[in-house]
Amino acid sequence: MASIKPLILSHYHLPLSSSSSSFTIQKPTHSLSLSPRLLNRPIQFQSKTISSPRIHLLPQPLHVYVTGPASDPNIADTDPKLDGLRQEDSPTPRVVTWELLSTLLMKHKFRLAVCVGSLLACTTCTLSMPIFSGRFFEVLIGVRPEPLWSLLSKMGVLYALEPIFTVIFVINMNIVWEKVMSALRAQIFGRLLIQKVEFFDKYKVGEITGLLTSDLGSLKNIVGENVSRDRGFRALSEVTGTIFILFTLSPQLAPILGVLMIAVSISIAVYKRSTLPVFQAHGLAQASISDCITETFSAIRTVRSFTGEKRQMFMFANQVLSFESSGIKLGTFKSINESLTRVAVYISLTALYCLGGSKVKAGQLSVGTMASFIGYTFTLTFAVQGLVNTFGDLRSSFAAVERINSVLSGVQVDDALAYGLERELKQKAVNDEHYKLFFSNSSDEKNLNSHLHYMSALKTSSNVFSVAWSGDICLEDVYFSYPLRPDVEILSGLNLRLKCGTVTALVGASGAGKSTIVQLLSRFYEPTRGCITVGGEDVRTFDKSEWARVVAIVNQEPVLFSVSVGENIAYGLPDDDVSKDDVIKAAKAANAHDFIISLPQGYDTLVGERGGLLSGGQRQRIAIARALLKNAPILILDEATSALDTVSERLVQDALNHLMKGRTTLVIAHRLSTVQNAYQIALCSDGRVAELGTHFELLAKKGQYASLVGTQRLAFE
Ligand SMILES: Nc1ncnc2c1ncn2[C@@H]1O[C@H](COP(=O)(O)OP(=O)(O)OP(=O)(O)O)[C@@H](O)[C@H]1O
Repeated sequence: MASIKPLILSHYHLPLSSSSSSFTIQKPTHSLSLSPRLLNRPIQFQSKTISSPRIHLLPQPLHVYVTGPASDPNIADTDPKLDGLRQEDSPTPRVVTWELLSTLLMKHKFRLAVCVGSLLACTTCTLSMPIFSGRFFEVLIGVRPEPLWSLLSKMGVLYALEPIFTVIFVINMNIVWEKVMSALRAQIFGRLLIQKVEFFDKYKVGEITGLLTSDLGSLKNIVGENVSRDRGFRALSEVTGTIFILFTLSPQLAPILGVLMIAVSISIAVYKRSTLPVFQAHGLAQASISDCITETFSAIRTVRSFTGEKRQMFMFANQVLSFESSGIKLGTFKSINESLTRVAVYISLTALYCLGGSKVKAGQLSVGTMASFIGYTFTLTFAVQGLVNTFGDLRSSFAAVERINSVLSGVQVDDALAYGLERELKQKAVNDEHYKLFFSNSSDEKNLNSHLHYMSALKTSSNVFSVAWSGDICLEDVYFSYPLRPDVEILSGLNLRLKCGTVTALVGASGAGKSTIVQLLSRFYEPTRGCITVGGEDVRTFDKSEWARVVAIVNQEPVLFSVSVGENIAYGLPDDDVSKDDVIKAAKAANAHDFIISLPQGYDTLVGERGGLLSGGQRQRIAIARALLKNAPILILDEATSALDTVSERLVQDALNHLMKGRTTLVIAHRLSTVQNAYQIALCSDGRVAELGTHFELLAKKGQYASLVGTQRLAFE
C-alpha cells in the first residue's frame, strides 16, 4: 500500500508553506499526465485536527496462505499453495486483452453511439459531394432542369454539415480512447507495482518505462492517428460507400475503374509503408544525438577530468553524420512518396477519362455521372491508401500489446502484496477517482478473487503490530536462492533469533549473504525453504502491506523522492495525515532539524532528484527521521553509516541510537567497531550463522570473528 500515493506524489514538487500546518500540492514542475484535480487537492499529511477521513481496514480476521503449525485448526492442509509460496503454477495472465478493451470501451456506450452516428453522417456528406458536383455540371450545361440556386443551397448545407459531424466524431472518439488509455495505463502500472521483486531484477527501468510510454503510445495512436479523414474507420466507410455508389452510378464502368484504383492505391500505399524503416532510422539517429548530449553534459566533470572532450566531439560528430545521411535518405523517400499519391490519382483519372470519356461520347453515360466519377476517384485513392496505413498502425499496435503481455505474463504477481493492496484500494476507490482508475474492469474482480482464494487457506487473528512489538523474530532453517539464479544457494539452513527490543549485528565476509537476510526480513523475497516467524507466527500469515508497516529500513544509500524535505520525512507514513509538528519532532530526533532550517526554504526545500541536492549525511538523517516517524517495531540498518565521514557519522550514529531504542534491530556493518555494543553478533559464513555471541564472547572463541577483528586492527581489549 505504501507505494501508491507516494508514487503519485513523487512526480510533484510539494512546497511546504512554513507558515501553515499542512502540506499542499502546489503545482507540478514537469509534465505529467495526471489529472489537474490533484493540483489543488490537500495531500495526505495534513494537520490531524483537520484530517481527511481516514480509511480503516475492516477488523475482520486476516486471510492468509501459508503453513503454520500442523495442529492449527485453521490451516487447510490441502491448499496446493501452502508449501513454500513459489507459485510456479500461477503465471500472470495476459494483461491487455480484447475482453479488457471491450469492457473499458463499453463504459462509454453513449459516446460510442454518438461516434458511430456522426461517422455515418459525415461519411454520407462526403460521399454525396461528388454526386452534387455532377449535378452542378449538368445544370450548367442545361441538361438538368433544377434551378442553380436550389442546387447550390443543398451543396452549401452539405458543406456546412460535413465539418460539424467530423468534429463531433473526432472529439468523441478521442475522449473515449483517452479514457480507455488512461484506465489501461493505470492498470498496467498497478500490475507492474505488484510484481514480485525478481521482476525488477529481470527488467531494466528503461524497459518498464517503454511499456508504459512507447508501447502504450503505439496503442493510443490507433485512434489518435486514425480519426482524421482518409484514415481508420472513416477511410473504411468511405471505401465501402464509394464502391457501392460507383456500382450504382455505372455498373459497367465501376468494376474496371474500382479494381484499377484500388490496385494502384494499395500497391503505392504498401510501397510507402515499406519505407517506414527509413523514417524510423531517422528517428533513432535523432534519439542517439540526444543521448550523446545528455551523457556528455550530465558527466561533464568526468569528461573534464579525463580530458575526454575530443572523444565526446568524435562521438557527437559520428551521430550527427549518421543523422545527416538518414535525413538525406528520408528527404528523397518523402519526395517520392509525395509524388506517388499523385501518380495513383493520375493513373485512375487517365483510365476514367479513356473509358468514361468514350462512354459519354457514345451517349451511354451522362456528363454529370462522369463528373461524379472524377470526384470518387480522389475519394477512393486517398481512402484506400489511408486504410493500408491504418492496417500498418494496427500491426505495430498489436506488436506493442504483445510486448506488454509477454513481459507481464512471464512473471508472477506477488499475491501477498496484491491481496493487501487491492483490499485497501477497493475501499478507497469508492471515494477517490484516482484509485478507481485502477479498478475499472471485470478482470480486476477476478484478480481480487484469485488473491483472496490464495490467501484464504489460513486465518490469523493476531495483530501484526502487537506481535512485532512483543515477540522475537526467528529465522528457522532458512534456505534461499535468488529466483534468477536458482542454482546458487545463498543461505543453507540459517538459524537466527533476534531477541525482541535488542540489537543484533550481522557481520561476515563480502558476499556472505547479510543483505540477503535483510531482503528476506523485508519480504522482498520469500525463503526457498524454512520460515521466518515473529512472536511464533509465520510472517507470511500477514499480507505484505501489513508487514511493511512494521519494518523500517535505513540503507547505506537512502533513496529520497524529488519533493521537499518535509514531504520526504512525511513519507514515513504515506497513508496517514502527518502534521508539521510530527515532521519536525522526527527531524529533531534524527539530528536533522538544525541543518534543515538552515536550508534556503527550510522544510520546503526541494531535495532534487534522488536527494542529490543534499550531502550523504543529510540524506541519511532525513531517512532516519522518516524511519522514526514510521515508528516501526522492527528496524534494519544496512551499512547505514559506512559512507559517512567522522563528523557526519557521529551525528548519524546519535540519531540511530535514538531510533534503535526499544526496537528489534538488525544491524549490518563492515566496520566492526560500530557493532561491538550489540546484544549479540552473528557471523555469517557459508549461508549459515557460523558464530553467535557478544563481542567479547566471540573474541574469546578466537574464531572467524576474532580474526576479522584482528584484520581490522581493532584494539578493543
Ligand atoms: N538480486 C540478486 N540476484 C541474484 N544474486 C544476488 C542478488 N543479490 C545478491 N546476489 C548474490 O547473493 C550473494 C550474497 O549477496 P549479499 O548482498 O547478501 O552479500 P553481503 O554479505 O551483503 O555482501 P556485502 O557485505 O558485500 O554487501 C552474492 O553472491 C550476490 O552476488
